[in-house]
Amino acid sequence: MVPVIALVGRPNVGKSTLFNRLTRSRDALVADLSGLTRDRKYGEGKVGGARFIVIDTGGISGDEEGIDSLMAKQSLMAIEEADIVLFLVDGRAGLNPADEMIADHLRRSEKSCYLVVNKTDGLDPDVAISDFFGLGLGQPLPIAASQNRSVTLLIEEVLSELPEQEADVLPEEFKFSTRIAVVGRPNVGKSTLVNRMLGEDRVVVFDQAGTTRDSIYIPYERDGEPYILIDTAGVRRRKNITEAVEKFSIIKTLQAIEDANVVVCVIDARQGVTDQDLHMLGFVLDAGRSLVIALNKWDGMLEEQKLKVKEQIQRRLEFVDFARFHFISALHGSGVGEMYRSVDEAYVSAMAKWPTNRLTRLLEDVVAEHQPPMVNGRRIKMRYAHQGGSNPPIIVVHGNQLDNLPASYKRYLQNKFRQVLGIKGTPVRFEFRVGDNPFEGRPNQLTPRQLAKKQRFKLHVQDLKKESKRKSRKKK
Ligand SMILES: Nc1nc2c(ncn2[C@@H]2O[C@H](COP(=O)(O)OP(=O)(O)OP(=O)(O)O)[C@@H](O)[C@H]2O)c(=O)[nH]1
Ligand SMILES: Nc1nc2c(ncn2[C@@H]2O[C@H](COP(=O)(O)OP(=O)(O)OP(=O)(O)O)[C@@H](O)[C@H]2O)c(=O)[nH]1
Repeated sequence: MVPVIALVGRPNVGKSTLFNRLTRSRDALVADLSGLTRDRKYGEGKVGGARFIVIDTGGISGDEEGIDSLMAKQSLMAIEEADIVLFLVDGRAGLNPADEMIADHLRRSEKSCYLVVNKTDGLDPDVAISDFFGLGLGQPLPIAASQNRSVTLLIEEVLSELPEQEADVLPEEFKFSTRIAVVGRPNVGKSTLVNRMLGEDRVVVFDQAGTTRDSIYIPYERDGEPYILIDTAGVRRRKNITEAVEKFSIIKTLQAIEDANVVVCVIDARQGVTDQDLHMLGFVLDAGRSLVIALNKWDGMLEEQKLKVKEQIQRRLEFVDFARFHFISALHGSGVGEMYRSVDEAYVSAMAKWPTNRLTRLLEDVVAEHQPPMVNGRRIKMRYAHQGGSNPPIIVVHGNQLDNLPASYKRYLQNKFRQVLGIKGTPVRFEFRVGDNPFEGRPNQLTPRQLAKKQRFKLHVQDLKKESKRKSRKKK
């Protein structure tokens, strides 16, 4: 599962600034799923090649007294669910009594927690952090979120200390399975659907495939094809369907989406499409996952109700019109077999590989059919296209003046590529790069200067850690 990083700290220390630095999407998913407070934000983070989920916990006000009221319940829950907690303090304001209360709580929790001193720009980092050793949370790490200073290094450092992921220890034959996440609001019928998907005649579930019964990964075969169901609902751990194991967890849902190839988003047709459904779909789209939408509980609905839902889909779900919609009854099993066909189709599209010459030829054809506009008397030129990734497919286009390419032309490109390459059920991303060399500007390639800087920071952190270990030994 992708790791979850929670940002905690009192107001104004720079949590939102750091959050915005770390998340790709400018509009964070503001969680009002399952009635959580609106001020807690979730986002998909990406630094270098690593992906993670960031939560800006908000909710901690320094004005209240006592740790219970100080840390709103939501923040505590976020800390519980996170793999890593970044506790932010303000290097300019210095130590504050509220910091001590938060630190006190974090010290008692078992979480892997890092003390991050923000706003150290223009300060001597060693002086800025000196105030905070007393919090007893180990080595304070200096950053300046608004300047983007040491932010990447910080994240790389904390992620590198996480233990191995469960997915990495799955047996070899399941490494290339279609990974399916079934997500949706509480009570829409996820568990019923998961049981139905696993309980089909043609399905063989492997209990002995190297995963424990507690594993959230359920490997199985259907018609000889390997699949893995990501079981966030704890279906397998329940003795029967009605026994709820865990309450709805938005973090688990987001992790499952990140972890999947294909997301089956379950919507309760009887309730219609709700705002919460839209939020969840928005996250699937941001994550670039392929998508199948299941309108569940279609059994026993009146004709006029059905019409109303279909009309609502057209109106509210246009932004995910690349996905296939299925009207199903998880309870009776109707429509589930066809849904598998869409899952397979979406997987194939999400993982497809196209050679550079095919994409470049297609680009030439598309441009010949409809030229991009002139800008400042010069025509926008597109020269090469190559594939920059899969799940979601990324098409990288190289040319001149691409910054000026109008949105309508981008849509045209996108539609044409979808149509000709037969891409179904997955979002497609286009990246535009100026310059002729198709291999220029690849991600993950650090310049020598960046490499040196990274090395220096690592050494710095190592030194600081040694120092704090030495100090704590001395204390004992
Ligand atoms: N000098 C400096 N200012 C910063 C830095 N990071 C954030 N700030 C400023 O600190 C102020 C508060 O930042 P926010 O990101 O809103 O803080 P927050 O912790 O999210 O605050 P709440 O939303 O109230 O919880 C803003 O004016 C930021 O511009 C930094 O690295 N250096
Ligand atoms: N009529 C009808 N009821 C259904 C269908 N699918 C599920 N239900 C019922 O809806 C209720 C909720 O189903 P669950 O499968 O527990 O829903 P869930 O999404 O897993 O719920 P949480 O575990 O709370 O997130 C149960 O009473 C199911 O019997 C369906 O296709 N038709």
